[in-house]
Amino acid sequence: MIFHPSMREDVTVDAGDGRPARRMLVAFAGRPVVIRRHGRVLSRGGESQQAPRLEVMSQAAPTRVFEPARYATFRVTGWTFDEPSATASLSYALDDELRFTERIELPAGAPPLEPARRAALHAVLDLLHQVAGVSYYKAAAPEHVTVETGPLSERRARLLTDVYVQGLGEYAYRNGLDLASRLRFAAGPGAADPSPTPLAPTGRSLVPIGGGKDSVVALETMRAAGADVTLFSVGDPTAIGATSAISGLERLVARRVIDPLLIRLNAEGALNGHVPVTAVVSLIALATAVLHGLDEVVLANERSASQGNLEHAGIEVNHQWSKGVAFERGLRDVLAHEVSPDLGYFSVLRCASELAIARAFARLPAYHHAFTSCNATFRLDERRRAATWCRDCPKCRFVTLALAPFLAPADVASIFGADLLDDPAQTPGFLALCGFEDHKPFECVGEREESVAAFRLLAGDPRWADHAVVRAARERLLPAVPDDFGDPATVLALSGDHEIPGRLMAAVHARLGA
Ligand SMILES: CC(=O)N[C@H]1[C@@H](OP(=O)(O)OP(=O)(O)OC[C@H]2O[C@@H](n3ccc(=O)[nH]c3=O)[C@H](O)[C@@H]2O)O[C@H](CO)[C@@H](O)[C@@H]1O[C@H](C)C(=O)N[C@@H](C)C(=O)N[C@@H](CCC(=O)O)C(=O)O
Ligand SMILES: Nc1ncnc2c1ncn2[C@@H]1O[C@H](COP(=O)(O)OP(=O)(O)OP(=O)(O)O)[C@@H](O)[C@H]1O
Repeated sequence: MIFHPSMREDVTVDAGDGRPARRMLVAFAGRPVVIRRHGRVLSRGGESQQAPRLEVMSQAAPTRVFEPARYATFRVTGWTFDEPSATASLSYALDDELRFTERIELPAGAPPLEPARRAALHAVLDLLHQVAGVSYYKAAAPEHVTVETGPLSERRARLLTDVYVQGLGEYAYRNGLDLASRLRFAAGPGAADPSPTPLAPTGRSLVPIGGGKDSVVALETMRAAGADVTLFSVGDPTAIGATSAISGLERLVARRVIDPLLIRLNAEGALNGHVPVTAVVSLIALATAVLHGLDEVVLANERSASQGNLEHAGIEVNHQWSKGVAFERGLRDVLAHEVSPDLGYFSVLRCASELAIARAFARLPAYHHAFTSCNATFRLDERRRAATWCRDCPKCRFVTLALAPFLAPADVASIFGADLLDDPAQTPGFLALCGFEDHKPFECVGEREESVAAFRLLAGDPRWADHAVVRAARERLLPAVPDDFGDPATVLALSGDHEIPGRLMAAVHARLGA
């Protein structure tokens, strides 16, 4: 049987004792099948590894096949907001044929909306509607895009074109598409900038929490600066709940329900791939801030997020594009001119490398056994969600590498449940983070310079120097790297290229400096 890339199907597997095990959703991504059971890889490439008798016993053929090329236009059709339930419905269509609705449930318990906040909220929801369309556009990537809710300003059209072209850069690369030369949101005709709404300040900051180390450092930086902080999350994965609980701060929780039709189309062969999810999360956070009366949304996006992975079809492909400074500035521009001059949006960690953030996180031991940065723990479908670090992905390796210079080996092993830096089988994966064999992995990992800097620190640290991966880096990697590449002092220094308000800079330097 030939599987279309991205196809997903139900399969039944033999658990190894002769009885069919529970049915599982398995991805056939043009690669060998990977079957996971209880978070452990049991079989690769159809050949069992850790469980010799595991085999695929039956496969349900898809009943329909989705043909992306059939669709000419992606339509951004309309949105509604139900105030009593604080629920937004965002609607889209592919031609006249397929209709999607995504539901966003904003946190309950907001005070009654007065007219200025209602106007600003509607302006944010309008932008959220346009941005969140990327998930549905990507199913077919048609030639044309139309926004049916009103003409776009030049500024807005530019931001949306960037969100779809740059934000879908990795998706385009993986699917062999050239979006840059054909996908463009058109401005006007006759569009004037919508007038921004002044909002009375409340002195409150909303800090989104992703469950990883960065948002913990962001919230503690804001707290140290004396800010009145409320936390925020989309969904409630375990690590988000656990890190928030340790902070002792109140958290507002929004829910996002992707149209199930999209998930079904994925199984039938729709185009699929990474989306600029931080852009969507940011706009849900901004809508929450306006609804609940907060002044600003404070992200935890690092300097390294602006570095791309590779070049493709004339653009730099960056897995983390919507965490980068270009998106931050584009969104700030639209907010200031079209939503409200009083609604703040910035990353309080923008001046820092991942290595500097890891050093700051190492000094916050209360959170060490609550956070998780491994993406496998954040899947929407709880049945496919890993319980904790998978210990075998670029993100698990990068976070290990970034924390290790600032912690003892036993402390690192107790966080991850294993000493990955002493496992020779992990050596290629760790060296790949330095980017000398291939491009930087498509994950939220730091700059190549940061990984080299971490290896330089570990190679000179007697606690770590003889660990298998560090030894390999000392013998094979570091001699081949120019002396001035990955200098730890340079990598750890804070940069001036950021949008952090001056009132926070003393706290930023205190937490992220040496
Ligand atoms: C958790 C994760 O890493 N998911 C990526 C994975 O998706 P997967 O199919 O394994 O699971 P789900 O996330 O549950 O998604 C199911 C399907 O739903 C569609 N979908 C999901 C979210 C969305 O916003 N739009 C959607 O259309 C999609 O069709 C899914 O198949 O692989 C996907 C393909 O590469 C990735 O796109 C999934 O990434 C999520 C959107 C996600 O939330 N990822 C963050 C953990 C993440 O990668 N954050 C970045 C920030 C990058 C940025 O620019 O914002 C980072 O940490 O680097
Ligand atoms: N589900 C979510 N709800 C709210 N904010 C989120 C969510 N997921 C990510 N974010 C926010 O998006 C930004 C980028 O997420 P990212 O995953 O890099 O951060 P993190 O989880 O704190 O750190 P790490 O890089 O260690 O995983 C951060 O500001 C984070 O707080």
